Amino acid sequence: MPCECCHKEIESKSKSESDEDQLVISGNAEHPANLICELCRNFYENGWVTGTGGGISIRDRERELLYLAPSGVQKERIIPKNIFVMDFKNKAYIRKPENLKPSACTPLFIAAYGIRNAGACIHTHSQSAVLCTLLFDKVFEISSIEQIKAIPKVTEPGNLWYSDKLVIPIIENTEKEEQLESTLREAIEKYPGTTAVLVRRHGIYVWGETVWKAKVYNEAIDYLLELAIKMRQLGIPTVKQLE
Ligand SMILES: CSCCC(=O)C(=O)COP(=O)(O)O
Ligand SMILES: [Zn+2]
Repeated sequence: MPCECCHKEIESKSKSESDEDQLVISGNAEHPANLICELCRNFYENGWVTGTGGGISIRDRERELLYLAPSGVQKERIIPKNIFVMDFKNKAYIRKPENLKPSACTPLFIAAYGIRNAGACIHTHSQSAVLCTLLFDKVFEISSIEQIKAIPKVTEPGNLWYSDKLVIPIIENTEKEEQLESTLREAIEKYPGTTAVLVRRHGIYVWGETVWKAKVYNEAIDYLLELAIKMRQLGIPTVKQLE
């Protein structure tokens, strides 16, 4: 709409806005901005990102960009225009939607990208993840369950075998999400075979080489966390003794 007093100013603002919008507006369903919205709805339906908790970031390896969900908003209602975009090399924001803050998980996502060369990182407040951090001490462990075969070995190609033991480190929670960065980095370094880190009384971070791998790992791990709670309730050890 034309402005009577400052017509030019409004024209130039809307131009720069539309340039920035091009980074996140796409008809391609596989565009990271569209995927973040789709996956946040999926995670919400699973009860993993309710009440604004949790989030996701996706890396565009070709364009060397990071896409990040905004902070403190209902994650299932995010639209592409709400997505932040960061230059992967210098970590400067090249798209900052007005009136929104980037996810407080950003330094943790960056740790997974930097240390593990991840292509996407997911953070959920899954109740199974939280409960497992109350049932296990330093690490979550489970073995001899078929679903373990969906989890990568990480230190070598291929996935774990049915009878392999899945080990996920547990770090202590902090008052602010971003304060988790140093202990998350330590856990990733200490457990080179892990593709996830649990946060006590808080949730879980899961990453993968691509967004789809991260999604599958997150689903498989959540299945195993939920199963482990039920096994404990029934008095069944989560790690099977080898015969
Ligand atoms: C009730 S959410 C508290 C903050 C949190 O743990 C979280 O995962 C949300 O982070 P974001 O900044 O991405 O909204
Ligand atoms: Zn959180």
